[in-house]
Amino acid sequence: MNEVVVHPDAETLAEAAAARLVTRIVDAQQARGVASVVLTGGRTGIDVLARLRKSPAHRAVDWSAVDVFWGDERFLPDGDGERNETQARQALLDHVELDPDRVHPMPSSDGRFGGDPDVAAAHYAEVLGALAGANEDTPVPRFDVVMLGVGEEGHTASLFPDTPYVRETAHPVVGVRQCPKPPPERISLTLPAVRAASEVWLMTTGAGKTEAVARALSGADPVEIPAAGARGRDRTLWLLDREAAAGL
Ligand SMILES: O=C1O[C@H](COP(=O)(O)O)[C@@H](O)[C@H](O)[C@H]1O
Repeated sequence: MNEVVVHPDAETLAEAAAARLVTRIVDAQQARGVASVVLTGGRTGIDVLARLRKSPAHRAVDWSAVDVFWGDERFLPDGDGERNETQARQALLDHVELDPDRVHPMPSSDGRFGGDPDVAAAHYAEVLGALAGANEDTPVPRFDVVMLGVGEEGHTASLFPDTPYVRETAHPVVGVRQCPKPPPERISLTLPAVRAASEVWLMTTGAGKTEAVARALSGADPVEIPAAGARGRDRTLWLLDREAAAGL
């Protein structure tokens, strides 16, 4: 079942989501000693990280015991300012005491896999598979939380409507080509990999997202509105501002 929380505006949403993330991580660490978090790119996702950095509450987290993954990546050279990894590092990751061995960025286009996003995606699938543990359904870890954005046309991660990638069920990670939103090559978790998570949080703001949110929450086919197919095993939480929620 989808849970929906509507905040007055984008700033309040980002502050509240940052606080929620601290609680989720601390609770997971209390229960298991470690927490696993999947980050998203996009305005809201990066703003959440930036606000978390500024909040004294981030000191409640043992950052050395957080596994960090990404839900999608723009397949660009290492350090490119458009990479979700670069933005997340600037916003938060470079400012907390993470264990570098627990930070798992998706490969860059100038890395050891060359410029082929399929090869890079297969490598990321191997990384996830090696950490999957006893997760039997899907060869990825049972993430404590997957954070996702939602695009105007309903995309989530880098799964765009009516593409082979949103239909993918055999692989947890795909190389995306001819993406309608630049850059054209990306890497993305697939919907089955997202659904292995305990909690999935879809975070979006603004009037441009109203229609996609309304369609996703009224049971659209995920092939048409990929965000409709993102669900957590234990919880699916939509964090919206008033504008994005206006069509509900
Ligand atoms: O390109 C991307 O866009 C989506 C949505 O971003 P937003 O700025 O409209 O919130 C994001 O979820 C994804 O991670 C990113 O690669």
